[in-house]
Amino acid sequence: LLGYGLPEVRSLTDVIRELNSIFSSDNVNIDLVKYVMETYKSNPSDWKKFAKFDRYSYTRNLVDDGNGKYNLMLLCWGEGHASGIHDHANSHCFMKMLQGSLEEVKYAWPDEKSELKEIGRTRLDLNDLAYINDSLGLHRVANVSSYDTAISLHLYCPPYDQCSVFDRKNGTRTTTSVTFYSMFGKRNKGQDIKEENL
Ligand SMILES: O=C(O)CCSS
Ligand SMILES: [Fe+2]
Repeated sequence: LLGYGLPEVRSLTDVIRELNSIFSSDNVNIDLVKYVMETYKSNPSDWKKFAKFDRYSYTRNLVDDGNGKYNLMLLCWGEGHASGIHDHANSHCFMKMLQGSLEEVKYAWPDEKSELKEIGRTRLDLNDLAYINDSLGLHRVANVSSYDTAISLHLYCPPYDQCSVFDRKNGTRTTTSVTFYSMFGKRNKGQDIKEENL
């Protein structure tokens, strides 16, 4: 432990160890979660075994299921891949850049069936950390590069397997299931893992 009881975070293993300890107590210190996600500096040898890409859509690769308290996953974005406009099912969402860049566009919740209002646009570069939850609005995340891939580390707490996606033009909301392309570095080719991404 460093002074002031702040944990050392020098590898993805350290991140997982600290998250496990933070979430083992009853009231989770979300600022400490932010500190751990912010302090980790991307090291490809930590996470390359989880980095699996798909030609047609970004992939969600589970790294740690946090004993049911959170999901930690690696998202791999091919050139031009983007999520839909989505919410976060009343959970916290931390998104940290491990490689390349992503663009996050934030939207206000639609108050009735109308065109979504853009309220922010941020470019995220290596080691940048973004945070969102439903009280802050919706967002769409995109790898806008046409020649570089991108990889981001996502923490969702509590974990969820469904969220809402929104139509930008008319604000209509649809529930969608989010699935994993791989889990713990393994992709069971035989198993039919539905590739429903946002
Ligand atoms: O597929 C998801 O979980 C959304 C990625 S942007 S937080
Ligand atoms: Fe998101």
